Amino acid sequence: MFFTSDISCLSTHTSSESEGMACSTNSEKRVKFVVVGGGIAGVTCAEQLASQFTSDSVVLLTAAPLVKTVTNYKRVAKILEDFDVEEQPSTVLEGKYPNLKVIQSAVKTLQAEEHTLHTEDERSFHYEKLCLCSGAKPKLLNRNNPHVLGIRDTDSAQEFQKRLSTARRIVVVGNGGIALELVYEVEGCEVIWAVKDEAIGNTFFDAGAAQFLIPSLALDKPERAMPCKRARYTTEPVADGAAAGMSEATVETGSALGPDWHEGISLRGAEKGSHNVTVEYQCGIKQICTQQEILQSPPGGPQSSDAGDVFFGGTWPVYVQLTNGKTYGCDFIVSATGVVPNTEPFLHGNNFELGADGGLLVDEHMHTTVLDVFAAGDVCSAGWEPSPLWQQMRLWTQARQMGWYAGRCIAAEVLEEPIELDFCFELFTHITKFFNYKVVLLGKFNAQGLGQDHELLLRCTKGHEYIKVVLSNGRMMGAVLIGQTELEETFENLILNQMDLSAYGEHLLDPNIDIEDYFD
Ligand SMILES: Cc1cc2nc3c(=O)[nH]c(=O)nc-3n(C[C@H](O)[C@H](O)[C@H](O)COP(=O)(O)OP(=O)(O)OC[C@H]3O[C@@H](n4cnc5c(N)ncnc54)[C@H](O)[C@@H]3O)c2cc1C
Ligand SMILES: NC(=O)C1=CN([C@@H]2O[C@H](COP(=O)(O)OP(=O)(O)OC[C@H]3O[C@@H](n4cnc5c(N)ncnc54)[C@H](OP(=O)(O)O)[C@@H]3O)[C@@H](O)[C@H]2O)C=CC1
Repeated sequence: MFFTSDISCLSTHTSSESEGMACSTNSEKRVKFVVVGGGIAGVTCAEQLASQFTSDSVVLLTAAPLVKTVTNYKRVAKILEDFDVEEQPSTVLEGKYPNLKVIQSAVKTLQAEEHTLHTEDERSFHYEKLCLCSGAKPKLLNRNNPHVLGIRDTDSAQEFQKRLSTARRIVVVGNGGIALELVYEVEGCEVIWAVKDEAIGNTFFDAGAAQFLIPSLALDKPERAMPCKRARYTTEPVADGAAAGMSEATVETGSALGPDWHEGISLRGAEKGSHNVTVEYQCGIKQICTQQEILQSPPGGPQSSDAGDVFFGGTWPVYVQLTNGKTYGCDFIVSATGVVPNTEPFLHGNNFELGADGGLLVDEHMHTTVLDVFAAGDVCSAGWEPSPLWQQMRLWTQARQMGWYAGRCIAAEVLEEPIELDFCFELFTHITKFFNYKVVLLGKFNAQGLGQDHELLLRCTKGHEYIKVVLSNGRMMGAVLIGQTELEETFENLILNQMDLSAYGEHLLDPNIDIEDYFD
């Protein structure tokens, strides 16, 4: 149970907390396990520890007022999984695990050599084992410009919604998950979508899949067949100033949004109508400027695609000069340009090694390079030799899998038991929805790292399904399944068992062959 023998509470916060506890120093609580972060990785790790060590205390420290929990978990195939994520008050979690205590306070400093953490509200914790699950934050184009927004948590989503409601035109920059979701979900507002690449959705798709999806942007968004049964994320108004998008002044403390985050909120601009998206390919942002700066541009400067607005009276709060020479005035800019691991404030004074992407480097046991400190989810960089069919991507699924596995690794270390890298890291799997299509990604779905040493098989029925299989030496290495293909389980098996499929050639995707019966 929490606050019993193994947690020595010497905090001066409440007398009830202090009762019957031995002290280590005057203001320090001794806890067996501390997990930092109330996102999906931290919560899963804390649950794993709390259920495995029922007579030891687990403290979950989080900067956000609500915690994220996995609900409706479904195993779709051996590894492929699907689940919902809900924000819940910490009491729900504490109700499930009596030895788990959630404390809402951001960690201010970590003194790893002393095994001590200090929080913003002046509490101190001495841990035996620590797991850092502090997530990531948006890598914004410009953190100081109030016209540039990022979307990460419920506060920033709410700010986006508020600004959108009066907007006539926005510019979305980036070509990954958030941009794909936004350009499809936003209605009643012109969207200029600036992508660096030749095709949309480069973090998830190749040009073929992009070609399949892009017509959806020219159609009206279908009415949702069934309204969302319940809001999964809070949309309560927040205090003024607390939701300032993701500019520098913003308190970046919330957990990341996730599947269907936009279902509970209206993403409608000031105009009538549905989609109105213009994609500007192969360009980035040259400059973000005011109207005055635009007017002062030297002759022969940036060409304007909407010169009427820019140069003849129309005014916009902000102007975006693209590297393709066009300039757009808009209400605001969404920077959907990826994330950086949230390693602050843990790095200061500690010897964490970082991965190439700036995450806390972890080995195959989710151990960082610092004694007794583990990490999981968006904050970490997988430092082990990955399976040829797996790669790290900062997604819900991996946050859950890593949090769960980190909990098991911590337990194994405490119990001095051996543990092998979990099977879920054998194969990359992701199930999601883009442009109202179910999307399943398996293995090396974009032939990542395969160089020229691969061939592709494709099957596409416009408006219905897009199937791409990546083969190398006759073995299936990856697949993209868009639409209700029902092939995920069979393909997952074929990728995992690495069966030689050379003999089947293109028949592998022959719509007249029931491939499921064939291989099951
Ligand atoms: C808009 C959006 C849509 C997304 N959609 C999908 C999707 O459809 N599918 C998918 O798979 N993935 C999606 N993702 C990605 C997914 O949400 C993340 O990969 C995942 O949530 C990461 O979980 P995490 O627990 O590692 O981090 P987070 O959820 O970011 O949680 C980090 C936690 O750490 C806490 N914290 C941070 N610093 C401190 C500190 N100093 N002290 C104490 N606590 C701290 C925060 O309060 C938070 O509770 C989406 C992300 C965004 C932003
Ligand atoms: N349904 C899902 O699975 C969803 C998942 N997510 C996850 O949430 C996280 C945040 O999403 P998101 O921000 O979209 O991140 P992503 O990593 O998915 O995409 C970032 C995109 O921005 C591009 N980019 C980076 N820097 C610049 C720049 N300076 N100018 C122009 N383009 C740039 C990247 O290009 P390049 O790759 O060439 O650097 C990439 O196309 C990600 O981990 C993502 O996977 C988010 C929404 C939905």
